[in-house]
Amino acid sequence: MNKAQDMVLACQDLHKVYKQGRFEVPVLFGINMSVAKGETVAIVGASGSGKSTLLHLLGGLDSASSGSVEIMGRDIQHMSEADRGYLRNQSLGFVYQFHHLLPEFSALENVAMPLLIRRMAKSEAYQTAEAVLNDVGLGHRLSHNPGELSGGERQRAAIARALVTRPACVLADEPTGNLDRHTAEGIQDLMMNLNASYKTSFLVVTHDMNLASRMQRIMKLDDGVLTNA
Ligand SMILES: Nc1ncnc2c1ncn2[C@@H]1O[C@H](COP(=O)(O)OP(=O)(O)OP(=O)(O)O)[C@@H](O)[C@H]1O
Repeated sequence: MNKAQDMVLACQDLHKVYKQGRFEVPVLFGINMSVAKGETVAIVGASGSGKSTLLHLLGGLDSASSGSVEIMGRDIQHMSEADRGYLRNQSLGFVYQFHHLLPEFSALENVAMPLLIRRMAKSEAYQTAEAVLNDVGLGHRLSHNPGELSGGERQRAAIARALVTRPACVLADEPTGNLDRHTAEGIQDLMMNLNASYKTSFLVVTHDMNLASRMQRIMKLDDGVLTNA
């Protein structure tokens, strides 16, 4: 059994109820789970079962209705928004189905951005970004804007941007959802290699069973209830 301090993410008895006017939409019903340092975990489940909601709560992007979330062993429920944002920026990286790269900036500038926002010196930020872009196989596309990259290359750049701050855990929502099978397999290989070399944990929400099966552990959400798959 892993100790609490070995966990990058954990939640206890997590509930989420969305409010829609006079109506309540209950989505998560008492979720307990954790992700250990260096671990890779997939969450699968039918559309609408609450996967993205759970990922947002675990990433501190939204608040639970009840229950607790810990990022790097720290309970985020009672933190100020600023402290929560700081902890999130220090510890987590995010990858989405659509890359969300800024179209008017090059791959290098997009990947350096999180470091520049942290006030790293420009030359160091660009050097670090270039090294990570090399690691994801995009060393030859540094000056290309997102519109000048292929779908798979854009997703590689998005992964590089998530990893450039060396987060303990990357939370990925359908990272291969928008890619053909061959390109998706390249992204799967990349995530596995980065997990091995950076020791980054990955928590991946996906419908892609090929991707899920590459993770060390698969959990299934069924109408807001999580079980081991
Ligand atoms: N802001 C919101 N207000 C009200 N209901 C919401 C809101 N966001 C999500 N929901 C509802 O919560 C449920 C779970 O949504 P969620 O996006 O977490 O599912 P999902 O498993 O990620 O689905 P998919 O695989 O289709 O992306 C859905 O029924 C959705 O309609």
